[in-house]
Amino acid sequence: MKIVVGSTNPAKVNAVKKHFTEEEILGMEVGSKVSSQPYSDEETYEGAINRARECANSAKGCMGIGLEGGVMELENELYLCNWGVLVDAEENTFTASGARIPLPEEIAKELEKGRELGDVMDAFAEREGIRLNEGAIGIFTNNLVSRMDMFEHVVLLLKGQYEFFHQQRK
Ligand SMILES: O=P(O)(O)OP(=O)(O)OP(=O)(O)OC[C@H]1O[C@@H](n2cnc3c(O)ncnc32)[C@H](O)[C@@H]1O
Ligand SMILES: [Mg+2]
Repeated sequence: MKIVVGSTNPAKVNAVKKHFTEEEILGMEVGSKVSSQPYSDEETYEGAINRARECANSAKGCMGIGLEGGVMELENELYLCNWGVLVDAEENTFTASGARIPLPEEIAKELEKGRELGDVMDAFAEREGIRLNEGAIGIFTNNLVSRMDMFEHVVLLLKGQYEFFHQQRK
């Protein structure tokens, strides 16, 4: 089966490739149809579902996976939040969220001004492409958990639910 992932970001595409080794994986740029910096669980979830649906509809018989990163407010702190959605060839939909950690106040302040986390992180680390590599989660966990590790866990949660659902129907 072919799996279309709604992104070309290697932190996302490689997380899918690692856990769907039998399938053909294609990364494709699709619109999330939400803001480029989602600011709540709802908006981040919405972005993931929009990406997954568009991917699932892009070719006959394929499966779509949407992975979306964002932030959400809780108790006066801004947390990283991530959502994943898998839409299979029959349009069954599976959802999962990723691990979350609070962002340091100096980062949160920049986001409140309307900047995107990817850009803020590059400025903070004085390096380009943090979002394509270890991500904010990698930097703020001292590289113990990378952005790909986090998305891998989301992909496993999606894959496991998909397998359970299809096994139950046999
Ligand atoms: O190409 P796409 O798939 O859009 O990948 P992206 O890196 O832009 O990722 P998202 O759109 O899912 O994330 C929304 C925004 O949050 C940023 N972001 C989310 N998580 C991040 C992380 O761990 N490290 C750095 N930036 C992150 C990201 O760069 C965007 O500005
Ligand atoms: Mg993006």
